[in-house]
Amino acid sequence: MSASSLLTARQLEVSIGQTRVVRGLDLQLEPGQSLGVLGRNGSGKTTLLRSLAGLHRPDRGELLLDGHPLQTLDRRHIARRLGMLLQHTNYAFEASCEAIALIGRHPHLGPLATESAEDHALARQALADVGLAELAERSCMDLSGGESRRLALATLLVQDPAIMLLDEPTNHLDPANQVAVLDVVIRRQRQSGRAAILALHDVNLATCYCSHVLMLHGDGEWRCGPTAELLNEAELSRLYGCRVRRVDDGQQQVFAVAGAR
Ligand SMILES: Nc1ncnc2c1ncn2[C@@H]1O[C@H](COP(=O)(O)OP(=O)(O)OP(=O)(O)O)[C@@H](O)[C@H]1O
Repeated sequence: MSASSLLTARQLEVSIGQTRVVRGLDLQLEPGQSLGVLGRNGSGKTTLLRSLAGLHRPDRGELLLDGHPLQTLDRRHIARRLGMLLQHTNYAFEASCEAIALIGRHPHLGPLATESAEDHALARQALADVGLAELAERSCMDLSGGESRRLALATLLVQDPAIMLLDEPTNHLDPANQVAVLDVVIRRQRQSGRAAILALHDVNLATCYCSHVLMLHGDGEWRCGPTAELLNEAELSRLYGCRVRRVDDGQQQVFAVAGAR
């Protein structure tokens, strides 16, 4: 294990129901890395992210956060180091968008402390970063799907963990907002000592934004490595079970679905 690793998995085995998610996963997440998790529907991307967050117990193996076994750390400490954007955003009660974003400060506040003016400023900044500055006073119940998604991301930005786990962060977003949101995530991840893991269905976004990728084959098999080495027609066609072609116009290469194998 390198001394700087933020998150380390050693010989990790994760399963859920009938699905073997990973067998013998060895992973080191280093500062500056953005790791894209790719795989078919049901291959276990969400379950793996939940395991890395300490929310789903692995069958075997070790998980270390900053070199310490994850299960020995208390949740408040974990929440200051690691935060997760869930796949679905549902708000169950009325609160302003600013109040929801402020929830991200909770792991950083003492038990009886209330949010300071500085905390409110952080929440307003995060809302601005995701393009929701105008909606700070709006109820979270009155947002569109894409706005709800961006509010959840703002809350994570306010939490400001060293490791961001993002489960399909571009769900519900139009193409311009997909790029805007990933720009915000990657800008934050590139700040010193930070890293991100993103479950994605869009291979081309992974090509643009991820330094590394982890492919889950849905039967415990996995492949992990630098994006430029691992993302190719053969690997992607096998991963998704359909023919994927690489198209290069001289400026950019994109992967396109070419139909059945
Ligand atoms: N609590 C549970 N009990 C049993 N099986 C479950 C449970 N939760 C999820 N599963 C199953 O485990 C498998 C992996 O689910 P998971 O949500 O991790 O996959 P995913 O790769 O994130 O899928 P998607 O791309 O569709 O979001 C799926 O087949 C799912 O139906």
